[in-house]
This record gives sequence, structure tokens and C-alpha cells, in this order.
Amino acid sequence: MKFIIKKNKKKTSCIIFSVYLNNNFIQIKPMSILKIFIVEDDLFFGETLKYHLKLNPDFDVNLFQTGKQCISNLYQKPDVICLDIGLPDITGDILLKQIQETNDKIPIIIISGQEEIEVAVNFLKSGVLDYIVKNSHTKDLLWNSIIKIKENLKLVQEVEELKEKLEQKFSFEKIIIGQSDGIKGVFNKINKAINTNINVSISGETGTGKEVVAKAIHYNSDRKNKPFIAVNMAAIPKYLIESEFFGHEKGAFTGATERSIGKFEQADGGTIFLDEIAELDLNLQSKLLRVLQEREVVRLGGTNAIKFNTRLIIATHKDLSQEVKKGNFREDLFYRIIGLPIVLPPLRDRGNDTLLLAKHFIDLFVKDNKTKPIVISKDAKQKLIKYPFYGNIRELKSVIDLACVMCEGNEILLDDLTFISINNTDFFLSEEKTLKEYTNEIVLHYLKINNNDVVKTAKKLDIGKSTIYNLIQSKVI
Ligand SMILES: Nc1ncnc2c1ncn2[C@@H]1O[C@H](COP(=O)(O)OP(=O)(O)OP(=O)(O)O)[C@@H](O)[C@H]1O
Repeated sequence: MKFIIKKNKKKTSCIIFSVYLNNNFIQIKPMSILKIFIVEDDLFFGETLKYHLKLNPDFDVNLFQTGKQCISNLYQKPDVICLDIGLPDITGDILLKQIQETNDKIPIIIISGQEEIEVAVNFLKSGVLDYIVKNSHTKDLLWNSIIKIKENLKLVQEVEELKEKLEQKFSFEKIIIGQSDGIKGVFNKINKAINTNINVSISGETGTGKEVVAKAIHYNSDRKNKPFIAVNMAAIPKYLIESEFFGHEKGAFTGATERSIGKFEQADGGTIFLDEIAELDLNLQSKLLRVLQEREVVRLGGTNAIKFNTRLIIATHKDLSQEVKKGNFREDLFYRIIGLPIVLPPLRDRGNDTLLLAKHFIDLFVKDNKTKPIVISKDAKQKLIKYPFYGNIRELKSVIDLACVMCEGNEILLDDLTFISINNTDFFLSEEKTLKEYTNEIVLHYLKINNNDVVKTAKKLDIGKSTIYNLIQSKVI
């Protein structure tokens, strides 16, 4: 088999390539080109349509005068077929069937001399996209119809591309950064979850990546082409949760002006991710339990039970078993949802992962902002490793983004790191310092806050002014 690729001469606005295969050149069209077949035995009418459509440089038009020619050229994979139903060699309905048997995805437009509505309706019912009557407007109607098809095909292609990107994006070993033992254990659990349908419960402090893990499981499982629906219990007002979960019928309550499909129904075939599950109130917990047991929902104000097939992933930053002990969470629901537990370690327990993640966020910053490459100084690295990051990876990202903005040149120095943590006493105590050194730091801290006002600082710390003056004079602060 010979295989040659040649670039054809530039036709209008685009370049068409040909592949030489088995003694024939077969054209390969770029996606922006729409291959159109016109099947019309009236040569003059056919040529008129062809001439008109070819005015659009994105249309590659082929004219065939018989049904047989059309069928034997289907290998060219037309994007649209415009079909006259009064052909000499084959009736329109039989030709339509033969085309659909070969490829039922090709949009077909019927062009016919028959104005009877019944004929048109029958063709439309059998799957053709449009029915155009032959008259002086045909060529314009055909043009508009094909433009609509082109737009539709573009959307389909975009959706396919996005799906593909999403799959690449969630190839989890690439997006979940980390090599610590803790994160390796998480990868192991994710792999187990991907290959089964078991419920998954993810726990971990805020910002440890619970949602990232939930998405990684969904987009790497068989359900990846179905929806991933995330619901955050803490973000929805209590009175709306039931309707959000289960949907409602029109008129179910004041303000329910339209029927609404609930999240469980929306996630049918896919995954529902219930974030902050511990925030669900007890009354709704029992309703959720019933729905999970029956695997069906009844919309508010409705009577029909609607079956769903949805994988459940829940997340919480609380210890759910403790919540059960405290009476805040139903024990039966706990056992129903706990499934495969995945515990995400806090960032401070992931060792060197902090630096891997910091580098990852720097790279993202550099790419997004099109800046020169940025590195981290040794001191800054040490500080990052020691810092407890109570906001975990989310906090690290904001520290790194700010440091990238603040750093002069291409190196993040110690002073470029700004920690705005809400709880940093542990960090303060984690550094090995003497009591004297701690005292000096505290004095310095309050002097800064009080704009170097010694009297105010002394009063605040309940120490003598002279103590502070001595520290300043001896240059320890
Ligand atoms: N291992 C990881 N590698 C790269 N990025 C991560 C990782 N883990 C988390 N992130 C990033 O950190 C941020 C927080 O992650 P995520 O929202 O999944 O955390 P969470 O635990 O669900 O937070 P919360 O409890 O507040 O809802 C996101 O920007 C996410 O992309």
C-alpha cells in the first residue's frame, strides 16, 4: 500500500490535503470544510444549487444524478446530503434507508417537487433534518439549512474536544501533585474507587483537595461521559436543599413557577458529590437515607418515583463518626454513605510535597501571566516547608501567587512570602527559639503594629518602657 500526502493548491480560503492510497488520491478536508452531496437528476437544477452553494468557500459540493452514485460515494463521508426524492433509479424512501443503514448520523435534507404536507411529515418522522420544496426560494432555503447544520456540527465537535480535554485534565496522577507516602496512599484508594461503584467518603481539612479527588474518581471511571454534579450543603439555604436534591413540580410551593429537575436526577448515570455532608440537618438526613436506599426520588409536589443510577461521593472536614456520637449525624446514614473512606492528609504532613506544589503553582503563574521563569530561594523554601498551612493547598497557592507578584527579578526571596493565616500560633511555636528570642519577637511585632510607639507598646505588653529602649539600644530588635 502506497501512502503519500500532498498539499493541494490553495483553494479559496483553506488548504486541502490529499492522501494517495491504493492508486487513488483521497481528499482529507479540514474540519472547517463541509462536504455536501447534492443528489439531483435534473442536471440544470442540480448545477444551479451546486453553483450557489459553492459561493461559500467552506462548502465542498459534489453533484450526483443517481441514487446509485450517491451510495457508491458514501465512503467520502459527506457531512450533509441534499436528496431529490424523484430519482430515476431508486425511490426517495429506499435511498434514504440505504444511506441511514450506512451512516445514520449524516444530516439529510430532502428537496422535493411534492408540496403535500403528509409526504414532508413522513420524511421528517423518518429522521431527515429538513424538507424543502422546489421553487424559486429553494437555493436560499437550502443555504440557510446547511448553515444551521454547520453550526450544529461545530458545536458537536467543540463538545467532543472539551470532553477529550477534560479527560486529559483529570488524568489524576498528573493533576494531583504529590509524592509523599500520604498522597501515594490516596492514589491507591482512588484507583480502587475508579474500578468499582462503591460510595466514597473523603475527609480532610479545608483546602486539602477533596473536590479534586472526587472529580479525579469520576473522570477516570466508566461514568466519565455522564455528569459530575457537586452540591455544597453549607452553601445552600436549608429551606432549598430538599428541592435542590430531589427537584420539584410546577406549583409545588410558592415561587415554584416551573418544574425543576433535582441534582440526583441530573447526575443520573454519573456522580453526585455531596460536599460538607455534616452540615445536612437531621430531617434531611432521613430523607436522604430513604432516597439512597430506594435509589429513587419523588420530586416535591410530585407523585411519581423516578429511578436514578448515580454514584455517591461525600466529603467533610469534620470527623463524621464523632458527629454520630454527638447525635448530629444519623448512624444509619453514616453506614450507608461511608463506603470507601479516603483521608486527605493536611499539607503540613506531606513533607516535600509543599515544594512540589509550590513549583507547580509557580509554573501555572508563569504560564498564565507569560512572565519569565521564577525560582524559589533556599531560605524561602525552608520557610514554606516549616509553615503549617492551615488553609492547606488553597493557602499555599495564594501565598505563591502573591510571592510571584511581589518578587523582583526571577527569584522568590524570604521577604516575598506573606502569610495571612488565621491560625498561626503553632507555626510561631514550631520554630526552635529561646524564650528571650520569643520575647524580642513579640516586642518587635507590637512595635510594628503601634508604629514604633514605645509607650503604647509597653502599655500593651505590660512591661517597662526602659525594657523596650534597652532592647532597641542593644540592637537585638
Ligand atoms: N494534590 C493537589 N495538586 C494540585 N492542586 C491541588 C491538590 N490538592 C488540591 N489542589 C488545589 O487546591 C485547591 C483546593 O482544592 P479543593 O477545592 O479540592 O479542596 P477541598 O478540600 O475540597 O476544600 P474545601 O474543604 O474548602 O471545600 C484547588 O485549587 C485545587 O485545585
